[in-house]
Amino acid sequence: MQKIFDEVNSLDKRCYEEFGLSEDILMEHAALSMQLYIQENHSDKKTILIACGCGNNGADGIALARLLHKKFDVSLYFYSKAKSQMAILQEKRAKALDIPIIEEVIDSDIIVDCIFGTGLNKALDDDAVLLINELNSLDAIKIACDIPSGISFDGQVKSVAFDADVTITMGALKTSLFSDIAKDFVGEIKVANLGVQREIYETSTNKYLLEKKDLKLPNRKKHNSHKGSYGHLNVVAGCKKGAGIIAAKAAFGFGTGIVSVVCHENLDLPYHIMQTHFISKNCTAIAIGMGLGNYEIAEVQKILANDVKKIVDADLFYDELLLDVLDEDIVLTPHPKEFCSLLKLSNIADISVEQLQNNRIKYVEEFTSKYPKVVLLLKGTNVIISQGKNLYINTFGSAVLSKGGSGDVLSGLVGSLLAQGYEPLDAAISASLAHALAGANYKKNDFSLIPSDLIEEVRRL
Ligand SMILES: NC(=O)C1=CN([C@@H]2O[C@H](COP(=O)(O)OP(=O)(O)OC[C@H]3O[C@@H](n4cnc5c(N)ncnc54)[C@H](OP(=O)(O)O)[C@@H]3O)[C@@H](O)[C@H]2O)[C@@H](O)CC1
Ligand SMILES: [K+]
Repeated sequence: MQKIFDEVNSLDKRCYEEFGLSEDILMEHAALSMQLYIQENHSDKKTILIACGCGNNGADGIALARLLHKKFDVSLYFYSKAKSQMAILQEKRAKALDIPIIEEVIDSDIIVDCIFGTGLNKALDDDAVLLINELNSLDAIKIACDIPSGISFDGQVKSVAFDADVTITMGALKTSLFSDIAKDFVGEIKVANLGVQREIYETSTNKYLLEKKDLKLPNRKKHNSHKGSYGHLNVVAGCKKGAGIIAAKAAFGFGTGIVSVVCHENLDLPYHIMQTHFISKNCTAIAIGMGLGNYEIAEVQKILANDVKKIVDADLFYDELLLDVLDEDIVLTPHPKEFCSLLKLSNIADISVEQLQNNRIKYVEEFTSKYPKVVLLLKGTNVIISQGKNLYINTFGSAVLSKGGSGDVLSGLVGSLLAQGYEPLDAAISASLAHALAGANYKKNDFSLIPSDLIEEVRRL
């Protein structure tokens, strides 16, 4: 996993104060990283337009223009007059080299957005909106310097943002790049080295970006084993039985030795999935909530009182019953609307889905600081997983997964790993990665995935 930071000003300051690196040195490295990226990936292109603002993001762009000048046909466009000391200095250097400055945006092979970086501190005015829309409308390779202009420090996009193919972010990953809203603007994210290796530049953090290598698939290294060695998951099926059956199938395909669906009515299940009317004595984990509907309260209470690991999903997020188990290390997997209900039930906040989506991390942190044992997995295009103070982001998901039944597969995967003995946080992380990567591996197209396809892809990981 890679570290993510809410802000990097303090990290830049540490470079000046502890390592004797000036702002000028850091900025040269920022510009050099963008130069190398462009030369290594787009040496066949000719024209580059660099749009600059008045602060140090703009200064990065002017420095980049100097580095690329003559190798490419570079033009500088100033959205506003240089204001920061570094922008004024970089402009002087650029002018000494006669780098072309243009008054109107022109078609170019590559556009580099250096209008606003981490200093965006107010709403975009009409001119900025016009400019960003104009840049977005051009058919060019689009590179954002540090962060696409228009995305604020907390990851919100109020009106518009630069629509980047790649964002070259300076020094370290920033939280703002990983909001759900930002996902459609940031493109591929690369980190520029600012003069020292990242491991030196970075300090400690509580936020991490998950990588493929963080997926820990179940394994069967011991041959002297039997089905009981790989756990017994009970999936509680309520009135919408399909949800529980999908979860059960996913769990079985992900390695659980025995999977039983708990249901009072007789179900038509695949032969390898068992049915039980009550929680099995030897079950090692319970999945409950998906499709639960109006289950009898006393029975749900009894199920939740079982001393085994649990994953809770869907309908239970609307029920106060859940409050009784929030002092346990259970896994909760709400989608945004369900999480709003949970926030309300737990007296943390009474907010709309939109308010949540604009502040996903804030509300996750409020919830997990009130209930530090719970592992919360907040669904979204960038899934957030958190326990206590630590927070992990899974960015591998895509719109392929935006389908009924995908969430039931996820619950089954979490339940499967819990039943096989994973700790709740590890189960949530690996299940979420398996789910998203399986979705990404589905190559037919981006609209036709059904739960059984997803389970098939999980089985191929
Ligand atoms: N520090 C370092 O060592 C390094 C820094 N680096 C680079 O610096 C960038 C941060 O630079 P920055 O702090 O100067 O902020 P930046 O984003 O350029 O803009 C601030 C200016 O914009 C203005 N403004 C804000 N919002 C506005 C709006 N809506 N509409 C209009 N104007 C608006 C704001 O106005 P003011 O607050 O002055 O009124 C201010 O003048 C960072 O992203 C990275 O690229 C790298 O080189 C690595 C080394
Ligand atoms: K930018």
